[in-house]
Amino acid sequence: MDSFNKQDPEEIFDIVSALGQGNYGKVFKAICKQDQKEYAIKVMLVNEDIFQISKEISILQNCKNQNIVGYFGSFFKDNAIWLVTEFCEGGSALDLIKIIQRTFNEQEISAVLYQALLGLQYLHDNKKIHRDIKAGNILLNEKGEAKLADFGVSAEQIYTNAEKQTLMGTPYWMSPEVLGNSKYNNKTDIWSLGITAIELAEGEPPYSHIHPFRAMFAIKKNPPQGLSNPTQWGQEFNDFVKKCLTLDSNQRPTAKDLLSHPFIKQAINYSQYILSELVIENQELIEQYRQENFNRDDDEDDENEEEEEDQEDEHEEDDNYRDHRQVEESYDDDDDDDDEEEEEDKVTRAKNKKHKVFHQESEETENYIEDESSTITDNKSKSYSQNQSSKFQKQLKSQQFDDEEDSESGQYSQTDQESQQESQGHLEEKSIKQQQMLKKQQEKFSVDSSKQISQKERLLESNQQQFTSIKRKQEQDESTTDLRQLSKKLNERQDDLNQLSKEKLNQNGNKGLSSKSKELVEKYNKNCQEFNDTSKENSEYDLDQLGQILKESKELKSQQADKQKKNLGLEIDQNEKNKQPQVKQNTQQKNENNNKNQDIHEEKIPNKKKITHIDELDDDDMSQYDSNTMVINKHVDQPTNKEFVECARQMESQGMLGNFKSDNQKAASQKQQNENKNHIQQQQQPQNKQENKNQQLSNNQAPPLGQLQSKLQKLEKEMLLEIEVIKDRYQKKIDDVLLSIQSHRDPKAAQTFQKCKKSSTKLMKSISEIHLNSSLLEFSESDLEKSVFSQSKSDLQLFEQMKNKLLEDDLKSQQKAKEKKQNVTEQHKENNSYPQNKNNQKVEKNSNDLEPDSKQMQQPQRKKTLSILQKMSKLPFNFQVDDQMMNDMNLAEAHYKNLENQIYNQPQRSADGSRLLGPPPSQQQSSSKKYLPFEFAPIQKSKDGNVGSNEIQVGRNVPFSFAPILNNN
Ligand SMILES: Nc1ncnc2c1ncn2[C@@H]1O[C@H](COP(=O)(O)OP(=O)(O)OP(=O)(O)O)[C@@H](O)[C@H]1O
Repeated sequence: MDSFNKQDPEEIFDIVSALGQGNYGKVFKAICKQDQKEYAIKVMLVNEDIFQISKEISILQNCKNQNIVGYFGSFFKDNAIWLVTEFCEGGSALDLIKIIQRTFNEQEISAVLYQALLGLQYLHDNKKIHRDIKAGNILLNEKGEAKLADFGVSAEQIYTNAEKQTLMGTPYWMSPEVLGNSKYNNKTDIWSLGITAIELAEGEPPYSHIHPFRAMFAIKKNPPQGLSNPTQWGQEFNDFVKKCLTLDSNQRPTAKDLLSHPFIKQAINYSQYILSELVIENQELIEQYRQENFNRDDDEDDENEEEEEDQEDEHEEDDNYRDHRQVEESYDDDDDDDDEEEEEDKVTRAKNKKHKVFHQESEETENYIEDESSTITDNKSKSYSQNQSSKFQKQLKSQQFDDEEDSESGQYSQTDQESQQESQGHLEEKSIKQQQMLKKQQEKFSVDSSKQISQKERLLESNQQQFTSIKRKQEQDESTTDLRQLSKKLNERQDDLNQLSKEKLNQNGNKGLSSKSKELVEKYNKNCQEFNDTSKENSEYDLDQLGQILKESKELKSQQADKQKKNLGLEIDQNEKNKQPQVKQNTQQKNENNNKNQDIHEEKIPNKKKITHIDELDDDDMSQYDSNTMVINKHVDQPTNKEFVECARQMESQGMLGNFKSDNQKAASQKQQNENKNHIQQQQQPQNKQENKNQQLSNNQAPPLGQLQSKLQKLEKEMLLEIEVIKDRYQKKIDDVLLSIQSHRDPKAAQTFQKCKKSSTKLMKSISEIHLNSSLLEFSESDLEKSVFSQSKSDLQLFEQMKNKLLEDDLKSQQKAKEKKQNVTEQHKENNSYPQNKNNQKVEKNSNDLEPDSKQMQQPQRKKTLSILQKMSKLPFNFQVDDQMMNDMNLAEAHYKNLENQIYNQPQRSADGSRLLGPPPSQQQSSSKKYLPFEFAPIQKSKDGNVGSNEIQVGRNVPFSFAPILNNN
C-alpha cells in the first residue's frame, strides 16, 4: 500500500472514455493533464480481491519490457484502486477479432505470438508465471507492439514441493497439469499460448461449446485438441500448436525454444509492421466498438443494480455455469473442510463476479438476437413472456386444484362437525396463506416477466441501433464509392486538360509559340501526368480524403452556380452593381494581405511584367519564370495555368466539362482581371484585345466572391488539416518502421521505410500539384514555401549546387596536385644526387610546402561545403534521399577521400619507382582524419525518441545520419 500515490488521481488525469470491463473493474482511457499523454486506468473497488489487485501491481511494478504492458503507478481513492498503465490503442487481440469480424491469418497469428513469446521469455527469466495467457490478455498498440497484460492471477514461480498448488486461470486455456494434481511451472503458459494460437485462428479455444467445468475435466482426461481443421493451415503452424500442447510439460518447449521455431522466426521481420497496420487501419472501428460497449455497459450496470437483489439466488447456479472467466480454486484432495471453504469461496466469488456474468449473459442473448431479424426478436420476447405467464397459470391452476382437492377431501372424510369446522377453519387459513403466497408469486412473476420484456425491449432497441449504425456504415461506404468516383473524375479531368493542352500545343505549335513556352507547357503536361500516376498509386484512404474535399468543393460550386443561374438574366445589372464593391474590397484585402509577400517577391524578381496571356511572353520573360518560381511564387501569373483555365472554360461552354472548377477559376480570373486592371491603369498603358476579351468573359460569368471566398477559406483550412493528418499518418509509419529497422536491422522494414518515404513525398507533391493545377484553393506564398514540396525542390537544387561545386573544386585541386607533383618530381630529379638521408629531409620539406597551398585551396571550399551541409541539415525529416542522391553523396565523399589520399596519404613513388615520397605514416593518419569533411554515422535518437530534425537520412538498408565533422583546430 505504501507504493500508492497519495495524490488525487482526478487532479492528475482527465478520464476520456471507457475501454473495457475486466473481472476486477472497469478500464478507462485517460489523459494526463501535465504531459497530455494517454494512459489506461483500471479502477478496481477494494474488497476481498485486494490480494489479487496488489499482486497485479507488484508484478507489473517489477516488469519492464517492451512486450509487457507498462506500469506507471497506482492511486487509492474512495475505496478504489486506480492502476495506471500504458494505453494500447488496439485493445486486446480478442477485441480486434470481434471488431474486424474475422479471425487472424497465419501471418497475423505469428506476429502476435512472436511478441507474446518475447514477453513470456522475459517473465519466465524473471521467475514469474502469467497463468492467464489468452487473446483477451494480449494488448496491441499503434506501433504494432503486442503486450502481455492482466497479471491479476500471475505468480512468482513456485519451486518447492511443499507448496500448495493453486488452480488459476481461465478454464479453456488451462493446462492439464494445472487441472491435475501435479505440480506445475512456467510451461503452463506455453500450453495456454498454444490454446491462444487456436483462439486467434478459430475465434474460440477448444471445448468452448461445452460447460467450462466439463471442459476442465476434458482437458485433463483427453489427448490435446489441436486445430479443428489442420489441413486448412500450414504445416509449420500445425507443428507450432502441437509443440505448445505437448502433454508432458517436461517435454514441452520453453519460450526461448519456441522463439526459434520456423513459424515464429518468420515473423521477426514483419511482426510490428503488420500489427501496426491492423491497428491503424481499424482505429475508427475500434473507437466505435468501445463507444458501443461503453453505452451498453452503462445500461447494464443500471439494470444489474436494480436486479441484484431479486436475482441473486436464482442466478447463483447460472453464474457458476456461465462464468467463462477466471476460475480460482484452491484445492486439497485430502481435506474436506478445505473443500467446503472452497465451495463457499466459489459462491462468494461468483457473487462478486455477477456483474460481469450478467453482462456476458445479455451479451450472449444479444448475439443470438443479432442473428435474428428484429421481428423475430420481438416475437421471441413476446413468446418468452407468454411462456412465463402460462407457466404461472399452470402453477396457479395446480395450486387451486390442490386446494380444491384438499377442501373436497375434507368435506367427505370429516364426519365430526367440530372437527369439520376446525378443519375447515384450518383449510381456510391454509387457503388464505396459499392464496397470499400465490399472489406474491403472481406479482413476482409479473414483475419478472415485465422485467424480461423490458430487457428484451432494450435488446430490441439496441438491435435497432445496431441496424441503424450498419445502415449508416453502408451509406458511408456508398459515399466513399462516390468519393472514389469523384477522385477518378478528377484524374479524368486532368487527362482532359492534358489532352486539351496537347491539342492546343499542336494547334499553336506553328503559330509562333516560343520554345521556352513550349517547354513550359510540356513541363506542365509532365506534371499533370505525374500527378495522375501518383494519385493513382496513392492509397484509397488518401484518395478518399481528397475526394471528400473535392466533393464539398463541388457542392459549394454547384450551389453558387445555381444561385448565379437564378440571378442571371433577371438581375444581371443588379448583380453587376453588387459585385463591383465586393470584388474591389476583396482585391483591396488581397492587396493588403499580399503586400509583404509581393514586396519580397519584387525583390526576388525585379522588373517583373504583369502577364495575362501566354502569347504575351517572350523568351526573356520566360527565363524569369522557371518551374520553381512557378511553384513557389504562386501569385506570379502562370501563363500555362491561365491558358488551361481559359481552355477549360471554353470546353465548359461547349458542354465538355461539368461546372467542377469553373466557378473557382472564374473567381480567380475575375480577381486577376481586377488586379491587372488596377495595375494597367496605374501604368496608364492601353489594354490589349485579349484582356478586353477576358474582361468581357469574366464580367459575364464571374460569381459573387464574398461568400465563395469565405467558404474557400474554410475549405483551405480543412485541406490544411487533411494534409496534416495525412502527413502525420505517413510520419508515424515512417517512425515506426525506422524504429523497427533500428531494433532489428531489418532489410524488409528498410524497404518499406523507403517506400513510405517515397509515397509520402509523392503525396505531398500531388497535393501541391492539386493546389497549383486545379486552382482549387489559394495558398499564400508563405504557405506554399512551407510546403514540403517546394522545400524539397529548393533543397534539391541546393544539393545540385553543392555537388557541382564539389566536383568543380575537386577537378581544380586535382589539377593543382598534378602540377605540384610535376614540380616535386622535377625538383627531385634536380636533387637526385643528394645522399638518402638528406633526400628524405628534402622530400618532407617539399611535402610541407604542399600543405599550406592545399589548405588554402581547401579552406574556402570546405567552408562552402559546410555551409551547404548546414543548410541541408535543416531539411524536413521526410526529405527524401533517393538512389541518385545517395550516389552523389557517396561520390562527393569518395572524391574528398581520394583527394586527401592523393595529397596527404598516398605515398607517392619517385619517378624511377625506387623510393617513396610523402609524409611519415604518423602524419598521414592525422591528416586524413582532420580533413575529412563529413562521415556516415549511425543515427542518434534525440531525448523525445524522435530522430533529430537536423539530421539527414541517408538510407541504404540501415539509416545513417550525415553529420559534418567540425574542424579539429
Ligand atoms: N492498457 C490498455 N489499453 C487499452 N485497452 C485496455 C488496456 N487494458 C485493458 N484494456 C481493455 O479493457 C478490457 C478489460 O481489461 P482487464 O485487463 O481489466 O480485464 P480482462 O482482461 O478483459 O478480464 P480479466 O481480468 O477477467 O482477464 C480489455 O479487454 C481491453 O479491451
